Amino acid sequence: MARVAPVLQEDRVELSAEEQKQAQARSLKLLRSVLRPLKKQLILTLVLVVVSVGLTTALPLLLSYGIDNTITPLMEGHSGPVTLVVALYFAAAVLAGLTLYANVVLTTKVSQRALFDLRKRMFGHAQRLSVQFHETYTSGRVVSRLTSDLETLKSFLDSGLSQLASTLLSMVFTVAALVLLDWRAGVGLLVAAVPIYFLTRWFRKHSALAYRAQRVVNAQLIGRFVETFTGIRAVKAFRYEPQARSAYGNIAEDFRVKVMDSIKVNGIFMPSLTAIGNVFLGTVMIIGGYAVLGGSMQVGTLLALAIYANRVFEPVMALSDFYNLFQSAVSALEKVSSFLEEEPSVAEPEHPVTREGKPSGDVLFDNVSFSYLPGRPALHPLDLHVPAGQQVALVGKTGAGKSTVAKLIARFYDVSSGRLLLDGVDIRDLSDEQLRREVVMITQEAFLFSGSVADNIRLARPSASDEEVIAAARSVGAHDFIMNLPSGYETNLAKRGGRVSAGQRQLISFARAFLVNPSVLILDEATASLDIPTERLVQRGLARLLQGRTSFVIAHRLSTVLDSDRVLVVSEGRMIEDGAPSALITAGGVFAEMVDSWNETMAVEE
Ligand SMILES: Nc1ncnc2c1ncn2[C@@H]1O[C@H](COP(=O)(O)OP(=O)(O)OP(=O)(O)O)[C@@H](O)[C@H]1O
Repeated sequence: MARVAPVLQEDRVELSAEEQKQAQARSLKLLRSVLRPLKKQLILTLVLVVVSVGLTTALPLLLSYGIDNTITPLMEGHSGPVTLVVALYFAAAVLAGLTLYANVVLTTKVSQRALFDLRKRMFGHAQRLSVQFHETYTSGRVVSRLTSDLETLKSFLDSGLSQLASTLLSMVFTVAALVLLDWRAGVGLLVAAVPIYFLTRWFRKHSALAYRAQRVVNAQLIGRFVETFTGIRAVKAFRYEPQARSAYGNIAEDFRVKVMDSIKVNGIFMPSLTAIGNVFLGTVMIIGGYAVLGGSMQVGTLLALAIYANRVFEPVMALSDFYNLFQSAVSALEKVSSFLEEEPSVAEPEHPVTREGKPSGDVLFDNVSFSYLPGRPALHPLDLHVPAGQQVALVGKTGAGKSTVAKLIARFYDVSSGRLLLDGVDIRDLSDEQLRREVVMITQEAFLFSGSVADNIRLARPSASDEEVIAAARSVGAHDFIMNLPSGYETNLAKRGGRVSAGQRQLISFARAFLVNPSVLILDEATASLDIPTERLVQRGLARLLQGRTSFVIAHRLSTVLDSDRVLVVSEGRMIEDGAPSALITAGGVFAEMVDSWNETMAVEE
């Protein structure tokens, strides 16, 4: 069977046997890789578990021995045996406590180390994945992977692993002690094991399904939450609150039902197990009581039997509890591992071409075509040569393919066929570092990160000096407004007073690009209209930024288009017109019509 793309499995509750196998193998591989460096500590925790459980199990035996064998000598005036047993009892109890403590501390250390590693790996990986991945995998799901799934793994690693070991061991030790004390208890256990076996099987099946369903809905819940609040402006602007609330409410209700389902499964399982345990304990007490009366068993032995009989089913309960945790951890691990296995669709070359000298910015589309989805071309075979330093305006209706051209040059996506050359080198052969130095894309949103204005300008060149940052800001005309901010370049953009306007954001992002000094610049011109002075400032900043570089501007303003050296009109994934703006206007084609309607709109606005 074909390998299922890992993250595509996420939303499904039931997987085929083959898919389950793949998911398990992936999860185990990840777990092993995370725990391998911690092998020594893990072995030590196991040793501690064995000691602590062994001692805890030995306590009732000591008690029974003390009652049956030291009271008579004590009545005869020999206090030695009883003192020895009591001393041993306390020593064992204290040691059991100490080893348990050491175990908890060590396990927590191990789990925190493992999570630290995993957290870093996931963040790094999320960044390594291509734009394509992030365009389809919502940010809410990434958040869910990095938060709730890791949290589940934390609980599992913190308590689950050593709990599993100690529970299993305590079961084995307790059963052994019971059988050792009285073989009939062993027979009773065998009888009780039959209903417990069926009950546990039933529980495992239903609880696994319920937990998987719960986690799927949980991810949807987080996803919806993040989506709503990432788009809070649109939500408010379009009074989408009621629908958003009801959509969130529906998922929350679904989540409640799924949680109830798993609680119901627990609700049947736990009491049934307790009932079986109580029947077993009662039987042991009746048979043991008669044996004591008949003189074939001593009181101390009966006491120890009762303690063990009371304890013997505890591990089954703990294991089932653990099973729930285990289930969540397994499904979290499946998701995390599938996320980590996702390969970037745009991969860095293994042997990047290194180029000497300053790149000039010559761009060549050599029979390039591209589709986002198979069979639905977004760009038909295109041959296009843009010589170094040329300023190109991309125009066309919405959905025509302008951004697609831009994203290909920035290598957010790889071409489906053909080649895209930058100064004669296929951009797939350039290292990411080199490509990002040579080609910069500025998007409409002009995203600013929390931190100071200077940090934001320095983003792509952290080593840039203050002078260089200021020079870049001056070049694009951002210096004056930055100096007017409360703390100038050190103003924190995440704090009050650090709020900047849309035009100012753009100027900061221009300065950021200026500092990188790329040979090719791609710009999705912002559509938001600014007030006239800011608009002029932005236009001037843009002109200075574009000077001497090859540029592709997805132009929304007529002035930008008319200032360009060349206009490319895109329509349904094809270049239908190509030429200097004046030539295209004279030729009277699609572009000429666009300019007419642009002029008309402006006339209306005026
Ligand atoms: N991530 C994607 N997955 C699938 N199809 C896509 C994706 N991005 C864009 N498309 C499709 O590719 C075609 C070209 O889109 P593109 O974004 O390049 O248009 P555009 O000319 O930039 O439009 P606009 O001016 O509205 O931004 C459209 O039909 C669009 O639906």
